[in-house]
Order: sequence, then structure tokens, then C-alpha cells
Amino acid sequence: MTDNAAKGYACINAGSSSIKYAVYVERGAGLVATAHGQVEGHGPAQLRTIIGQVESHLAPARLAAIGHRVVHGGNNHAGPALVTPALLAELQALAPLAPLHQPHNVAGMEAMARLHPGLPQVACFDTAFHLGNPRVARLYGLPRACADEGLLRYGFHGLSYTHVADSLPAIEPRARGRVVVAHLGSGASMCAMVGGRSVATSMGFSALDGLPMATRCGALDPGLVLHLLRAKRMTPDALERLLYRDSGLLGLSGISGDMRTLLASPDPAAREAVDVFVYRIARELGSLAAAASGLDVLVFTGGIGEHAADIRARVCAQAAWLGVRLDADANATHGPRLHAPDSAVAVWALPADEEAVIARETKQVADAYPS
Ligand SMILES: Nc1ncnc2c1ncn2[C@@H]1O[C@H](COP(=O)(O)OP(=O)(O)O)[C@@H](O)[C@H]1O
Ligand SMILES: CC(=O)OP(=O)(O)O
Ligand SMILES: [Mg+2]
Repeated sequence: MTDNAAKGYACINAGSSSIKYAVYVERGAGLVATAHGQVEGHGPAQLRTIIGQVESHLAPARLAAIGHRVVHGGNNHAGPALVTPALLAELQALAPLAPLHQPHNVAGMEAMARLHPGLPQVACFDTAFHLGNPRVARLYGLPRACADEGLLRYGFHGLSYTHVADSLPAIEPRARGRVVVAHLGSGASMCAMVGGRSVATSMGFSALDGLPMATRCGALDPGLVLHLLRAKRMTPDALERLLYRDSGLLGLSGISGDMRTLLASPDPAAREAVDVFVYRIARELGSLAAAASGLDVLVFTGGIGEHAADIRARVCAQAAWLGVRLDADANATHGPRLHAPDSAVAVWALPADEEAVIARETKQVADAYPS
């Protein structure tokens, strides 16, 4: 292999339940995916599997850089950044704010640095897409000093929203209007975009806020947290476990955090968990439409958003007041165009492809790096 070989990029997306990965190689002026995959869990064995997959799907390209999804970038990163020892320390310090993600994001970087010392690695931030939200959308009703310390809304799933913002103009004439995207996966959030930019989002300071998720609680009254600390004498660790791992669809159903399992279950508790999920999405949709001053386009993405026709139908039925009308046949076959001819709102189901955004951002940063 020579330096003239095309450049290849490995993309690593450590989510809460699994690691997704992809290999992209340069072809002409663009990037083409040669592999896309997912491994359950986050340990060294999973990283070894990914490394094997990357090596076998790279040739004849040479590995030019490795890109990582990083869930929390704090306030300092409005775009992707080269991984340095200082950046790693900064990302580690943010780990308590994203305990299901950040430790795995950092572990992936450290493992790849051991395997490929000197190879550029790039951090691609979920938070970057929302950093330009208006200040009123970022502030909590806390004393000003709290905001000055960084106690603000950040928002996540930004790589997925970037992918939607990038793909929508090719298929939807009103893509640059008032768009709400529902990213419904193991983690779930929603984002209002105007002109292709985020103006508000359902997640906040941490990836706990907003919608109930597979195992996370979603928005809570902070008074309830105080009650758990005081009256129930919960330790911070026990509280973290309750809110991040034992709540959401899993906690509500007592059965599973996996939507497929719940939809297949006749158990009333499974049905109620799904009811709460749908209800909260519909309420958040109204809130985000208010933040965007209206609704032109609604996009569903993520594992549930792409594949669960029943969930989409129920959310859209509750959004009839906004002018949403679904084409039942198109919805049953996952569109991607889902709206009926008389719908005031365009509705789409689009695949989540965070790895495509990681590849593009990684190339952009690595190309500027002296090799
Ligand atoms: N055909 C389907 N019908 C309903 N739910 C589905 C379907 N396929 C996947 N899902 C759900 O998607 C969720 C996982 O979404 P995904 O975006 O892959 O998650 P992650 O956040 O881990 O990346 C799970 O709840 C799973 O049950
Ligand atoms: C931010 C977040 O919740 O990510 P994921 O959906 O990958 O768990
Ligand atoms: Mg995900």
C-alpha cells in the first residue's frame, strides 16, 4: 500500500446500547461506505470485532483517520475537533453528564490510539448542532450564576439531526422551513429546525431530559428528585441507576426497553408504557412547533422512527390539530414519504445515519492535519 492509495475513514458511534461503526473510502470527490455494522455492548471484544471489520473493508484504501461520535462536547465545540491529550481530558471531565455514552466514546479513542499511534482521530459532537440555539432556549430558570457555570440546555443526537438537515432538501421542498425531527431510538429526542439549523430540542443539560427512552426517564419534576434524595435517602449512584438504567419503557412496562418486544406483548403494562411514549412525543411536538412558530415538515428517524409504523400513526393522529394527515399505506411500508395529499405538513421517515456525518467531519478535520 502506498501513500497514493485512496484515503479511508473508520467511524465509531458508541451509543447507549451498542456500538455502530462504518468504513468510508474516498471515491472521486466523495466518500463511499464500504461497511456499516453494529455490535451489542461496549467492551474490548466489541472493539476487536470493529477493528477486524474496518481492516477487512478498507482495502485498497489506507486508513487516514478515525472519527468518533462524542455525545457531550460542553460549550467549547461548535464543530468537530482533532483528538489531543487535552481534548481527552476535557471529554473525560464531561463523563458524569452522559454516563451511558461518554465513557465509551473516550474508551474507543484510547483503544484506537494504542492500536494506531500517531493516526489522527477526530471527535464529532452531538452537542455541536444545538450550540447556536437562541439563549432563551438554552437557559433554565435558575440563578444567572448557574448559567455562567455552564448549567444550560445542550441537547444531543446532533449528528443524526445534521444528517436529516443534509438529506431533506433533496426530497422535500419545504426542508428549510419549520421542521421537527423525532429521533426515536434507544435514546430518544426531538429537535425543531428552521433554515436547517436547530432552534430548540427536547434534551437538555444531560441526555436524560425530554422523552422517556428505553431505560431513561425523560423530563421529571426536579422536586421529585429532591424527594428521592431526602425522603427515600437514595444515594447519587442509586439515583443515577434509577434515572438512566431502570426507568423509561423498561421501568414503565417492567418487561423491556425494546419497542419491538413491547409492541408484541399483550401485557397491559407494556401497552401503557407505549401509550406514555406516544403521548409525550405528541406533547413535545406541540412545544417544538411553538418554538419554530409553526410546522411545515415532520421527520421520524432512529430505529423506532424508521420502523414502527404504529407509533408514527399514533403520533400523527394526535397531531391532526397541526394539520398532519398520514397516508396509511405509505406509512405501513415506511414511505419514506408518509403524508396524504391533503396534509398541511409533509411527513417523512428517514434512516438515521450518524456515521455518514462522522465520516464527512473526520475527513474535513484530518485533511487539514499535516501528515
Ligand atoms: N421493526 C421495528 N418495530 C418497532 N421498533 C423497532 C423496529 N426495529 C427497531 N425498533 C426499535 O428501535 C429501537 C432501537 O433504535 P436504534 O436507533 O437502533 O437505537 P440506538 O439508540 O441504540 O442507536 C429499539 O427500541 C427497537 O425495538
Ligand atoms: C444521546 C443519546 O441518547 O444517544 P443514543 O440514542 O445513541 O443512546
Ligand atoms: Mg443511537
